[in-house]
Amino acid sequence: MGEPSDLLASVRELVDRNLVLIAIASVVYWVALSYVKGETRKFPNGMFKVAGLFDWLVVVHDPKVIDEIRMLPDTVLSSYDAIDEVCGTLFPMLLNWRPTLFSLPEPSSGVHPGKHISKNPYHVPIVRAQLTRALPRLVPGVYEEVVVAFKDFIPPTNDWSSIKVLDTMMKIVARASNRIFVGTPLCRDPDYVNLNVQFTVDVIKAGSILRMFPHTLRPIVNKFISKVPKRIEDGLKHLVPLFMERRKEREEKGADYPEKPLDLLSWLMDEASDKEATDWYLTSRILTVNFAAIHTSSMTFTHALYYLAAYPKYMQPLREEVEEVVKRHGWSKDALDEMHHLDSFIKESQRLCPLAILLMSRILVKDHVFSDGTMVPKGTTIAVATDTTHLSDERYEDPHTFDGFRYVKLKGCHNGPAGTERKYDMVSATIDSLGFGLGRHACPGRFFAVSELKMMLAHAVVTYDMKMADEGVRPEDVWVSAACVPNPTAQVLFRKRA
Ligand code: HEM
Repeated sequence: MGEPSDLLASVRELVDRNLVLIAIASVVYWVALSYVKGETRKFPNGMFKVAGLFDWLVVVHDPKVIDEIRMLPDTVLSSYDAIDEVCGTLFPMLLNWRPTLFSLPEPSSGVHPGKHISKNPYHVPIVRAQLTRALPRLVPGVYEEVVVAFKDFIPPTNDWSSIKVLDTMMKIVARASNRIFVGTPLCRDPDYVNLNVQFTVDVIKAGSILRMFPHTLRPIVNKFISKVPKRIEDGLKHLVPLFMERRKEREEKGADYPEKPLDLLSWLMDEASDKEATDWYLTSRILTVNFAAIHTSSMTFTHALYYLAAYPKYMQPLREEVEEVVKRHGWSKDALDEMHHLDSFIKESQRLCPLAILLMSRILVKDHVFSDGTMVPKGTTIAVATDTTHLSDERYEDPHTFDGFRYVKLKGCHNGPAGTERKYDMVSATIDSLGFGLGRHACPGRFFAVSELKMMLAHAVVTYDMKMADEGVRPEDVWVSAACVPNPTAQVLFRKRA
């Protein structure tokens, strides 16, 4: 018999290579998904439940009930319990951690490492308030990063080159986002970029497999499958030198020293106390914000780019808008705010291709009777089906057709009080646009995300000619469980703008 570590390594490899379990799960979810799509039509206003492997999911799609979810407090509907369950974060991050060379997590504060994110989500107000407020000052740096990253990954050449967009956009988004999370030079380190892209994949992979097992077996299964603790160790190697540098500056010059970097790490260090200020906790927090930011933004961007490369008629008006606005404002937040056609184009793509057909997962903390009379018991997971409002012909004319400038037209026809037309902006989370969720847990990073995506698309349209390798055909989306993934193998052709 081989060493236990050999056994562990071969089980990991088996799981990694492929994934009989994930295949089974995908089939089950695919069936469930088709069912969800069918049921939303069959029960236009009611809730219904679909079966997973080990639990049931209650799907909500009545706009009145969705609005109720928006308003219900966390004492009735828990978003964090749902995240813990869906991603299995508790188990991948907690139960398989090994001592590292760096600071060790100790569960003595009453909150286990792994649960510290959901029990103390102090990064959420930082992202929502500090990051959003700082955007006008952050945009020039992010723009610089976007330009350099595009040049590195898609060099503008005279001949057409074929690019696998989703993979490439993950790296560009990781660099642009980490420019304001941890700054240069770390945001450009290929190993750090790769780590952040992979961290999300590993959490989701481990979480998907764990969900197929009863709670009691999950810690054991997790020992064999999770790569998350290793990723956190890799994160520590990259981030600890930066933490030490920043701590030294703070000690020598005070917490608000004049040249203190304007980035997420500074804000986290300002707010974190006790254990949260130690290496392991800060590292897991930065990886968690990357988890929330990178795949979401790169999937959203790739969906939009596929529409643009397949429907070239949009290219010229977008170029004209970008060039006219940048001439007046430079590459600034003001300029991005005035790119209405670009905003509409990405929002329309998100309407048809949101991250998932089911968003806003919540677990009921207590029994609750919704306004439609349905009693949903404590412990049930509920989620909102986006397609009922996104594809409603009462809300949108010709809802199944991509109309890149739909929201510009809607703004033009709007005759409500001044300012209310802003509901058609991409950052607005409304019942008609659920892509960022709704209410108290609506994505706090959406203000940054929209600026980043607009910057990327604006830069792409003025720098490159683009077309689908298969001209005029938008590649089919791939459904993984409820997620709407832009085709991961499709190639877009790029060349320097003629
Ligand atoms: C286009 C890109 C993005 C999309 C489509 C997106 C979408 C979402 C959605 C659907 C939710 C859940 C909302 C709910 O349950 O009601 C969410 C939550 C969240 N997002 Fe985003 N997101 C994006 C980018 C970002 C970025 C760039 C950041 C960070 C800078 C971020 C940080 C977060 C955080 C921290 C949460 C949890 C909020 C909470 O628990 O209250 N997201 N996002």
